[in-house]
Amino acid sequence: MGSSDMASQPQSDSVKVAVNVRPLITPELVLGCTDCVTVTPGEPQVQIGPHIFTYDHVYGSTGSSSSLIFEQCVYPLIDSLFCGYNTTVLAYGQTGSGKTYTMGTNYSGESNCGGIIPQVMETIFKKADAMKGDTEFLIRVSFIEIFKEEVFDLLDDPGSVAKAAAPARVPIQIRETANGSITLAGVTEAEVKSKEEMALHLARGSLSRATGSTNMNSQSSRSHAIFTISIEQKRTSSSASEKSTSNEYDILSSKFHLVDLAGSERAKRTGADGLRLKEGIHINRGLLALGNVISALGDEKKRKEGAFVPYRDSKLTRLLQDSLGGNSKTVMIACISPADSNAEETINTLKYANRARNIQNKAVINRDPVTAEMQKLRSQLEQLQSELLFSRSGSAALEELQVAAATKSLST
Ligand SMILES: Nc1ncnc2c1ncn2[C@@H]1O[C@H](COP(=O)(O)OP(=O)(O)OP(=O)(O)O)[C@@H](O)[C@H]1O
Repeated sequence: MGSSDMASQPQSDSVKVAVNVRPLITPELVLGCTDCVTVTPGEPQVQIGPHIFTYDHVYGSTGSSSSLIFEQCVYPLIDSLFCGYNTTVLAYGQTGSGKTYTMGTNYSGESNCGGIIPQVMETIFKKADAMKGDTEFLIRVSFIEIFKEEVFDLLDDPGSVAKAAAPARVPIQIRETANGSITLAGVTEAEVKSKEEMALHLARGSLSRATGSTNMNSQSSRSHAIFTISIEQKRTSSSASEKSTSNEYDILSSKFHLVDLAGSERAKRTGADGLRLKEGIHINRGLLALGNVISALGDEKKRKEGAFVPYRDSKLTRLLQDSLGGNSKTVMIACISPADSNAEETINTLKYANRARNIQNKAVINRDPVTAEMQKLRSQLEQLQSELLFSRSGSAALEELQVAAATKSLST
């Protein structure tokens, strides 16, 4: 999505991929499913049948505890966010594999469910508080869903009108700016001053998100959801030592996209018909487009040949253009079920996740274009001043030498 003018050199960074294996859940146990996924002890490696895959991290089962996902995968992204980089966490996997659970998208604010989003919110406000002595912050959130190939604003509240009586929602248009960044026309960007306020927007948006019951998940997300936290930071310190640093007028604008995708599904297994079936077709179409983008970006041969990346094939891939192969530091969390009945889908998820590790992003610090220009002019001015000083001291030294030589010749 949108990025400001870029003043610094891009950092080439591969997409980090973690796998989260959830435990067998009651419906699977009732059906007598067995665990078919093995995690190699002490290694970020997953084995399923004859297939072995290696990732940056593996959580759950006999891998690291899932409670470490935040600390190891997400906390470093928050550090980058405060340095001015765009960041993304993307949860991917088949329906019922634990994406919403892992992301904490359904966090209601009552208790900390340990999901990623609640911890991100808490950490951002802790960090901003610690820096408020010399930095001003403007923090905003937006929350959108892609439902049946249309983008909807989940924070565009129709008021107290009951859902059934509410007017039909109007989709948001995707726009591309002159520098190629993607924006959403008229999306609500709510300013928030506390973690609680932010959590309220998340809870309100989650309630509006399209969910439905299928045979595979009683609370299945029927849309792709993107919760975005935007941070604008401006240094306010006026102490003499700070004044001399070149960053004193910096305004950094960075975005954290937290993406909870709808899961891939098979109509036969979800038992979907009618509306649910149509939703499932749209979900799978968006995920297929995402798979093609990952494939084009993650296949080294295709990348070297400069293969076309089909971002425009779906709204999902257009909105994730920066997160995959663009201006963002990105972590993908592939969620899998260990049940033998899901083995085929699990192998598919693991294959995609493995390919995503080869994606190279180009993250840059996002500076406000005016301040970035000002900073460039200031450093040019400083360079010219030092050149001028140097040439002055050079001619003064020459004069001194001439005087010294003249004095010497006079004295001999
Ligand atoms: N790590 C976990 N520990 C215990 N239960 C879990 C875990 N992860 C997921 N679950 C349970 O599994 C079920 C499905 O999880 P969830 O709704 O997060 O899946 P999903 O991938 O978001 O599915 P969909 O794509 O259909 O929305 C839920 O009942 C959830 O509570």
